[in-house]
Amino acid sequence: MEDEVTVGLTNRQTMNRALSRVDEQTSNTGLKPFNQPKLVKVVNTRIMAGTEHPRLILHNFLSLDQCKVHHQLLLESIYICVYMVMIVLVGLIQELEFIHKSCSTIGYRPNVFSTTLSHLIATNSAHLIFPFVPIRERLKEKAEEFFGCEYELFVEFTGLISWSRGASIGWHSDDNRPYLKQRDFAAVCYLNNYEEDFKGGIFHFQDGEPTIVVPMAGDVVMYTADSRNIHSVDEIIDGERLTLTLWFSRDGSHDEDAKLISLLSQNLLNSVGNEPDSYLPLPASSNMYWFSEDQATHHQSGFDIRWARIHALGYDIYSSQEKSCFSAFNSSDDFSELLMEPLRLAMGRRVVRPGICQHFACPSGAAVLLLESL
Ligand SMILES: O=C(O)CCC(=O)C(=O)O
Ligand SMILES: [Fe+2]
Repeated sequence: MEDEVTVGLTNRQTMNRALSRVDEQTSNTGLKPFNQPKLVKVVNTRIMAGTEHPRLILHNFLSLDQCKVHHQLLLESIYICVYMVMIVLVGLIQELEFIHKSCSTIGYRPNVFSTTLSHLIATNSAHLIFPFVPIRERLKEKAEEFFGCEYELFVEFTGLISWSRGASIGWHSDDNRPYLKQRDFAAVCYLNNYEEDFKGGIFHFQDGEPTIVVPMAGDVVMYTADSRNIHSVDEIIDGERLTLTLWFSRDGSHDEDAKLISLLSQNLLNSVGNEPDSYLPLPASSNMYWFSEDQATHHQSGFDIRWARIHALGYDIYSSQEKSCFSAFNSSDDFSELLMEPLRLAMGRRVVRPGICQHFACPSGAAVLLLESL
């Protein structure tokens, strides 16, 4: 069993090996992973790398229609099974949309929902990572080329993010939290269309050209995550705005692949013997955050998605001074200081047993704790 998935290794071959193990496993259960779609040639590239505001807009980077590729597949294939016919009819963007609709969870801001790759693994849907693999690679290569990186970049985070009515984000840079400093570059791929699928949601750069990006399916905006590219997103007035968002880092210790491989191996090890535990969700990615409007504008401390889940499930967290973390979050109290104290978990007036609360003080234990206490 040991050589099948190597825990903690960071290279891409290991990732591919781990994914093929998952592929084999899912085939054994009769489930098939999605195919790996190809990406179309990039047209209309507007390059601004040498400017004060290094950013790049790519039109039609993601193909809306994968039919040509799959049509060829179909002709070459002896077996024309229902599965293949389905692939012919479904493009990459629809696949991603489908995955998000089936798997998304609470996101890093109010009215925002996300599907992270670690969440897919944690919820026993690792096979759904396949469609992301070639897109991540292409985007990473594009970022390395455009930003003139001498060394390979690492994908730090990949997520499908949907913005529903009321969601917005004020002026910010993407590295504006101490725990986000590893983010060097961002790529936002739009998966649906302004006006047609949602109203509002226009992306703005504070300075430099272009000043706005109108989200259209297949287009990508790339920019440095630092203060040279302060940006915002207008409130969504109607509908749902869907993006595939990636951040890249120069720092290999923030390689998302390594984290995913480790999660995949934990999952495979857990699934041996089929203990009931193997279906427990694992904690979500540690670099998610959620914060209120006011805090967003004042660039104050972030809010971990795992705490947001607890809040959404109707729990509250109290510090030793009987202060509720969630109300501190919305008031002028310093939320991050409260998180340094021993914490207690409550549902209404009922405090959850102290033994469990000690687990809870460690955010990475949060998801497990919830399951224990329910
Ligand atoms: O979705 C977008 O257009 C940008 C989102 C953004 O700025 C962010 O998530 O930090
Ligand atoms: Fe941003």
